[in-house]
Amino acid sequence: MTAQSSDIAIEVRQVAKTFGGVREVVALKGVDLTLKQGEFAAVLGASGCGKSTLLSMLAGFEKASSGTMTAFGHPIQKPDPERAVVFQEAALFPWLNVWENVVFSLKNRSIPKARYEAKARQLLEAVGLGAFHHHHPDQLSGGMKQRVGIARALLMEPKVLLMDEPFGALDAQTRLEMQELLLDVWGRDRRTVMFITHDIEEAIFLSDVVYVMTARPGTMKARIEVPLGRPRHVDMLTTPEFSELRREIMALIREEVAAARAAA
Ligand SMILES: Nc1ncnc2c1ncn2[C@@H]1O[C@H](COP(=O)(O)OP(=O)(O)OP(=O)(O)O)[C@@H](O)[C@H]1O
Repeated sequence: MTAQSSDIAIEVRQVAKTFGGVREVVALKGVDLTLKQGEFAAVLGASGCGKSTLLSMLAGFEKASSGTMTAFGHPIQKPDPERAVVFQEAALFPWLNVWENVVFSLKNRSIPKARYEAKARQLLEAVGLGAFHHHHPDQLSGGMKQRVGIARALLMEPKVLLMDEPFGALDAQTRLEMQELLLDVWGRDRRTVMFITHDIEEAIFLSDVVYVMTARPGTMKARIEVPLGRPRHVDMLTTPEFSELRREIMALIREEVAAARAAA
């Protein structure tokens, strides 16, 4: 089924990215990607295939060398609050407490407190940090810092959340908790999400659709719809359906890792 243009959040057409320098690097070539509004899409691919480069271009931090990228029908040319980014490290200000970190951007833009206070409280509650407003980052675990980062991004009410391996630095148990928390928070208003990860299970568990990239120069190798219902439960990780999908995606990625090794 093709999406109506009004349903489309992000559209990437034939995008290429070459980094100049002493040795030119063709990071991406002929990338096509469509994210429908409210869709949760994961992007998987071998290390160095250009996942972060793609996300960075969608955030407006980097320009494409060729091709087009649009968000809600308009060209992506620079960062915009409609597209929030969550990185592997939450990059919190160490001298500010949790509350101050979460509201920093809005306060900085002189937005009156009355406009965001209730929402900020609700988000901190939703990410399990209702009792930690006055804690400073050095008093928080890695998972708690990431929750602050997620609350901070969502407070901007972005239409699109761009997440670059947000749970990559967390231990397995915390990671699973964060995945469930993200699904819970996402399920409340279903913003469009692009989620980069190296973890096949994480990609399947969270997403409506999984994109698998080729080795560098990265392009889309496969688009796989995840046939699991929502809400998702950890029990789904052990179903035959889940295992079959994991096997299929693992085989696609292995081909690309082998191609990358051969090219090196
Ligand atoms: N600013 C830059 N200048 C030059 N080359 C770059 C730059 N940023 C990325 N690259 C190169 O582009 C390629 C893609 O990098 P990118 O970080 O997007 O890959 P990735 O798929 O996110 O990797 P990983 O999974 O290891 O994080 C790599 O070869 C990288 O070295």
